[in-house]
Amino acid sequence: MNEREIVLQILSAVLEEGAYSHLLLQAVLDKYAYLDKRQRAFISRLTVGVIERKISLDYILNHYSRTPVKKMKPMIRNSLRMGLYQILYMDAVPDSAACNESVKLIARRYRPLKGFVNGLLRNIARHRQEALSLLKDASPGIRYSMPDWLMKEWSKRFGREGCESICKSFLAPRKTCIRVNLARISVEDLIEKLEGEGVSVLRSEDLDYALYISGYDSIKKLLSYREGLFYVQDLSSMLVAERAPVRGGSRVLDVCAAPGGKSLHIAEKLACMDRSEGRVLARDLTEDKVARIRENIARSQMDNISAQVFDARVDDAASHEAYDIVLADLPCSGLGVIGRKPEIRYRLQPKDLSALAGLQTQILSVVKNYVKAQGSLVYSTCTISGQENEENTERFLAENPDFHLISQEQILPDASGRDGFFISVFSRG
Ligand SMILES: C[S@@+](CC[C@H](N)C(=O)[O-])C[C@H]1O[C@@H](n2cnc3c(N)ncnc32)[C@H](O)[C@@H]1O
Repeated sequence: MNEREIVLQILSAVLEEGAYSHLLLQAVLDKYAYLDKRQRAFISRLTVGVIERKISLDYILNHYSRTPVKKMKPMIRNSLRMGLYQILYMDAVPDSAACNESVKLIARRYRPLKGFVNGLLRNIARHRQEALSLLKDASPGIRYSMPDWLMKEWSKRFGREGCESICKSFLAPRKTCIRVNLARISVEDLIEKLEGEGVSVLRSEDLDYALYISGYDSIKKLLSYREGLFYVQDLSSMLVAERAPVRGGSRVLDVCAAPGGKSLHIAEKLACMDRSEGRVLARDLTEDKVARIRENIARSQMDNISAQVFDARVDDAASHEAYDIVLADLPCSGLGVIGRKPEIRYRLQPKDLSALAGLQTQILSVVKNYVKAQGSLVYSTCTISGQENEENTERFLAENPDFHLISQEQILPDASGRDGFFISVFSRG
């Protein structure tokens, strides 16, 4: 398979069958490990680019085609989207190559449609500037490839400018952010090791143990990764463990922990403290999810953390008032991480936000019981919806007078490529 055939397969699975692009891309790049760095970068860029610009691309295609995109066969529309993305956004690909390769993609199955695909793409390539102006004059939802209901929701909540800057941030290039495992290595030593492995490293200005890395082929091939000396984690997500009042000896329960980023972060913090008897119990719903936590624990070589299958909706009487910190990093709509999971914007419907807010309320009402007197409950999501964040926080406080709010912050996705996150910290008693 060549690179474009791989992209077409991923796009069909994501845009037509509901698969997740980040998981599929990772699986494909692992499977075709022989591809070189340039080919891997091309596959990632074209896949993510088409998904994140789908509404904009369809708008242009609909303008120039007599057959609406919706009525096209999935393979035809996805090949056209790929060709158009290369014409509009990938300067290094000549227009003729973008057109020819899209035609080749469909030739075996839809020979009679070769002329249609070729003619449409070549026509748009000839009118590239006109097509870009059409987009410039289109509504913000079309320009930023964002469904109208989300644009309305965000304009109401963050104002028109706030909404546009959120949309822009999702299209900004993303850097890989890692958290140094301070229980195992110092920041300086890890930088030296990574640079020795040919990786470029930039220090974050916000957190001294957060680094941005680039120039590597595959993270999993790096020795420092395999040795568990760092964990790939967004800067906003690192703030959850920063806000949790972790002290030497703390007993911590993470009720929705897979794949284990925040649990491990807290375990590493505990290990760096004077008293070493602090422990983390990381739970999640299924065996598969817990297996992922265990893999990460094993790689990190931390021995103050264990993992267990447990449904957070079910009351666990043995855990009542047993923990200094309960972390509830709950399933959410994920609107803050659209920059990394671009298809989220097309999957969600307004009713999903209320359903998720209901699930979060339900889980909080169970897991609050595990907090000791004077202990803390940390509630976090990777979303920017008011229902799931501030409204849930308010409801929790109204229903649980024995808890009070220590802090609450809505972190918005920004131009540096940071995810959107929400964190509120409650104290009991
Ligand atoms: C936002 S993710 C957690 C991310 C994790 N805290 C980290 O930092 O790596 C939410 C997790 O909740 C889990 N989950 C969903 N419903 C659950 C339930 N009823 N009980 C326990 N875990 C659940 C999902 O499997 C998912 O892994």
